[in-house]
Amino acid sequence: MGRRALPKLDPQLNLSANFRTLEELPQPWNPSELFAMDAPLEIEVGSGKGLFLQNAALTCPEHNFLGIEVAQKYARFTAARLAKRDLRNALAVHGDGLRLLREIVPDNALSAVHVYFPDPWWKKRHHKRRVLSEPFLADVYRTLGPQGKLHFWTDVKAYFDATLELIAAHTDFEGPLAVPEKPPEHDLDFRTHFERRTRLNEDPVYRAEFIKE
Ligand SMILES: C[S@@+](CC[C@H](N)C(=O)[O-])C[C@H]1O[C@@H](n2cnc3c(N)ncnc32)[C@H](O)[C@@H]1O
Repeated sequence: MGRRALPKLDPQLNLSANFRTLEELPQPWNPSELFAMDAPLEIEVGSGKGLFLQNAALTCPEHNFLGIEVAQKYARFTAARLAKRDLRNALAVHGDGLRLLREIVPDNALSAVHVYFPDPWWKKRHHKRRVLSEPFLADVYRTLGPQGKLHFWTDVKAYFDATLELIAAHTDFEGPLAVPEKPPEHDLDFRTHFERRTRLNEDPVYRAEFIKE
């Protein structure tokens, strides 16, 4: 992200309940080792500074949330904001979200996958670096349980349209279902930091939700 420097983390903060690397995740997969309670699991790929994880964990305490982020400093920053609030149903993981789904998460294990404002990789020759590719979407479909949801938001219309075409051509998802925009009730009442930035700039946000039948 082209972004401001992050504030320094409090070295006294204990991140042990809220931070793992991809390599530290249990194999074979066992989320009971990661969270305080067994609950439906939602994964966010590219969790950035963790606003979604924080808000989701607070407003939906009956679910567990795992955010995976390839930039270590963002993953640790997210873990710190979760630890400060003592959120035991949310975990920040440092690593590649594509590998997490491809190599670690088994079939039908998730209740939702969230991808918000993925890096657009504008040049055509770089499109293969996009997170939302055909193999990743196949893994999303495979790892979601029945009625599991994929949430995808972006500010890049061309990426949005191309992804909707991929989903229609290569998966059996029901959708896209429309997602209404809601007015924020306070300064951090946005799905993610990138949604906040886009909305404050008065640029459009494209949102879609898909359900595995
Ligand atoms: C444009 S930012 C959006 C962050 C956040 N979702 C938001 O909306 O504020 C995209 C994020 O995805 C992360 N990312 C890119 N590829 C990834 C991957 N394969 N696995 C995990 N994170 C990834 C980047 O490091 C970056 O933090």
